[in-house]
Amino acid sequence: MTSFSLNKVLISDSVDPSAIDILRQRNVSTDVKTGLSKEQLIETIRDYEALIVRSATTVTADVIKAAKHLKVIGRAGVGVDNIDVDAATKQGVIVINAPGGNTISAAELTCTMILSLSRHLTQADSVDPSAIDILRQRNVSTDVKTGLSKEQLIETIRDYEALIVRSATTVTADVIKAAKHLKVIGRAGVGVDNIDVDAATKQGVIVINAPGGNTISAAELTCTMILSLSRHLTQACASLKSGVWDRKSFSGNELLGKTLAIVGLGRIGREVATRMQAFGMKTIGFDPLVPADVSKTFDVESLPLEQIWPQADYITVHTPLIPQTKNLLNDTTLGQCKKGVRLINVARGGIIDEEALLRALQSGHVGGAGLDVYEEEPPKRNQLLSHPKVICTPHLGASTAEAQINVAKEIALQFLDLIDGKSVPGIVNPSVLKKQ
Ligand SMILES: O=C(O)[C@H](O)COP(=O)(O)O
Repeated sequence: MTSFSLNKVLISDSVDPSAIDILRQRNVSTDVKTGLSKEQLIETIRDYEALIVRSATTVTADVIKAAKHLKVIGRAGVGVDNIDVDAATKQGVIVINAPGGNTISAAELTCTMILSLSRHLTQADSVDPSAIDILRQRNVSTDVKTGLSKEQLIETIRDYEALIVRSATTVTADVIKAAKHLKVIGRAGVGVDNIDVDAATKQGVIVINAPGGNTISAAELTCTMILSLSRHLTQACASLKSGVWDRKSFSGNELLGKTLAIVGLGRIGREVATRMQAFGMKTIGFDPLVPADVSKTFDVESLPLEQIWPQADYITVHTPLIPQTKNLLNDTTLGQCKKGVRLINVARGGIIDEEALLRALQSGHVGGAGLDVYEEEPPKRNQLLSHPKVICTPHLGASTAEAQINVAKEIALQFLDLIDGKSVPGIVNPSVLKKQ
């Protein structure tokens, strides 16, 4: 292999400073001149022996011809379609690229796109028709009435023995009191915080949920958020759609080697862990109900919360909203986190204190947040949602075709099991059955 000396290198695109450091440490004089027009590049290149570019600089035959001293063109990246390699070859100029350096970033962005494309809104608060089919096949008369006001629900519910809801219908004590014939409320989903379970229990009404049906969808949306935060996907997309070609502002970080903290290691937390491990993330976590030897089986290192905060690059929460988890991420705990930490909440609004989050985003301590759920839904804190480092979706964790079929079937089949006197896995208030 021929060896040669290089005395003057021009870098004409924004290339990481580590290239300059390496060259300067070997006393190679290196200048950075970005944003040159073709004419300026032709003028500038005359004195240089080497040129380093990314894809923004087009190295045409004219440029190469003008570069009388040029020995090598280095492409800090893979594609050399912006370099006239034939012209370089004819002039004896070597062209080299960096074939492996951005493999992980490109692969991760592809996965981010795949995940982002998979998440569109299905119909809000409507339950998949498979539930109706299952019930009607057993001659259970089933009506669908969505979008009812509280008063309309109170009026309507009087005649019914069972009610199926998602999270948009709030089943208050008034509603339950009015429902004289009500025997069972089915939540086609997991969280029952929109149902007054105490009032239901007092009135002998069974509440059941569909604990497993939307696990994968919630986990996948969490992964979508993590990936989108790492690559500024939604912001870059909005910027380009507005007509701006800005590559600099949206440079991201690889997930490989970063630490993901998962607070809540139930069904969803575990699925998130195994998926993000595939990206080479280290997974740590906390769940008072999951012992360390159990979390080890899915490669999550169990740690106390005070050790989690300073280690995590990303924190995702997968707990219910209960007194112990309300405002778990607050001014104090956020203050213990690494600068630039990114937070994801696809679980329940209120686990992250929204005001504290906004303050931490404004100060730059928190580097980004992916939010699907809010203290109040629809959310009123527009300052938080409109913060440039926040990506947000309107409670879409379970809004996939698959999850909706799963939860609808899970609820309808549990209704049939109740009719048949069988036990059901999703019963939220088992004490009601004991009374009967
Ligand atoms: O608790 C749940 O199951 C999720 O938050 C999904 O709620 P949804 O059924 O209203 O989409």
